[in-house]
Amino acid sequence: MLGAGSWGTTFGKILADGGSQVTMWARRDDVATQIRERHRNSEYLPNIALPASMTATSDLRHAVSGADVVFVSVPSQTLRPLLADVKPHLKTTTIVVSLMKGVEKGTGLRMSQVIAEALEIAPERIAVASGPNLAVEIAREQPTAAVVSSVSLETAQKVARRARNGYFRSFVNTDVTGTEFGGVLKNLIAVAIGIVDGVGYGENTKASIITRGLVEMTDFAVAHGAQPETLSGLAGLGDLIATCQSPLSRNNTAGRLLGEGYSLTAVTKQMQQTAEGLASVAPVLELAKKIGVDMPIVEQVSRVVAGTLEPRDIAPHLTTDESDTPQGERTQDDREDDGRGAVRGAFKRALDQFRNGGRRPRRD
Ligand SMILES: NC(=O)c1ccc[n+]([C@@H]2O[C@H](COP(=O)([O-])OP(=O)(O)OC[C@H]3O[C@@H](n4cnc5c(N)ncnc54)[C@H](O)[C@@H]3O)[C@@H](O)[C@H]2O)c1
Ligand SMILES: O=P(O)(O)OC[C@H](O)CO
Repeated sequence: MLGAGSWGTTFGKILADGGSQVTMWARRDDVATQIRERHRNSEYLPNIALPASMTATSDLRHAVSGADVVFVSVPSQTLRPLLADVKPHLKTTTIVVSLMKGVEKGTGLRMSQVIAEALEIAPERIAVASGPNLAVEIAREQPTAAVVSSVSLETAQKVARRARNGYFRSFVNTDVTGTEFGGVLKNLIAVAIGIVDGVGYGENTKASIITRGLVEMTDFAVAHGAQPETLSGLAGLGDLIATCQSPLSRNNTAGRLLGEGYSLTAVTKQMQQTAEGLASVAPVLELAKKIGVDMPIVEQVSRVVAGTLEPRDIAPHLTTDESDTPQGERTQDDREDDGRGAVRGAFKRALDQFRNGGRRPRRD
């Protein structure tokens, strides 16, 4: 396991509790020593006892060489330089699994794409794991599910079998794009939710943003080739719910501080851990522009982050500016109604029935 922060350590525990022999790699020798000798990582997971079978090192070569599967959980923007050091020590059969939820600044690449490019390995040797996975809850062994995805179903299954134990269940799919973008995009919506929370807006605002956020996530991911079902599964809606409603979420917390009026510099200084959403805003908007997808929520988050929009003015779900909409095209607001006509008809009939004292209304 490369990365001994909160998620890397927690996922290492999941694997060890599932019966795998896990070696953690930590950048800092004191963290590796504490995990190896005291079975603790008190900085990232206070009061959590780690499995005795789990070992740790700060020697990258020792961690990687001989490993059947290498999991990576470092901040997304640091992945590429780390992989350059990993490459010489990797076996030709090793599977590499990304646990990260960001895109690379500058290239806009997803983490699995960075892995393929930097390590020059085939996509069949790469998997990603994602889902509603707040590390601290899982470290306390609260029952949780996730998705492991690879273009090779066999690879996904191999990894999922290892990432399974009495409190953690991994499902599989082959939609790597949808699974990864689900994790990236929910962070941005969680920042938006944090902002409105910080301002003091209530549940209606948040529910509107979460719901419209899911539309925005799905449009973006599907335009990049993802399956829409993935976005309504654990890696999309599931993670969106967990991250938007939990004070444990760093993205949500970063948003809340912005909403309370702190500047981005002050927020980043206060955060001891990784809030990927802050780094993903710009590359996601660039990708959205390239592919022609509207992202009013991410757009407004980006303006609050840049300090050009007052947090109290954030209301991305009200955006109805159609001036950029080509004639004949519909805005997202129109699209919400798609297919709902039938539901409205049924709803009206049920209401009429209720008003008629249980008798079915006549359909003239
Ligand atoms: N924490 C969670 O609940 C959670 C859950 C699911 C996914 N994730 C994702 O996992 C990834 C890692 O997040 P985290 O929560 O473990 O972050 P973290 O901030 O807790 O830990 C990051 C780790 O990476 C190390 N690191 C920092 N810079 C590095 C560099 N230049 N080279 C090598 N290592 C470096 C740090 O020392 C630390 O051990 C993120 O993409 C995050 O979105 C986190
Ligand atoms: O703490 P966050 O905001 O990085 O969220 C953690 C996980 O991604 C939740 O699934």
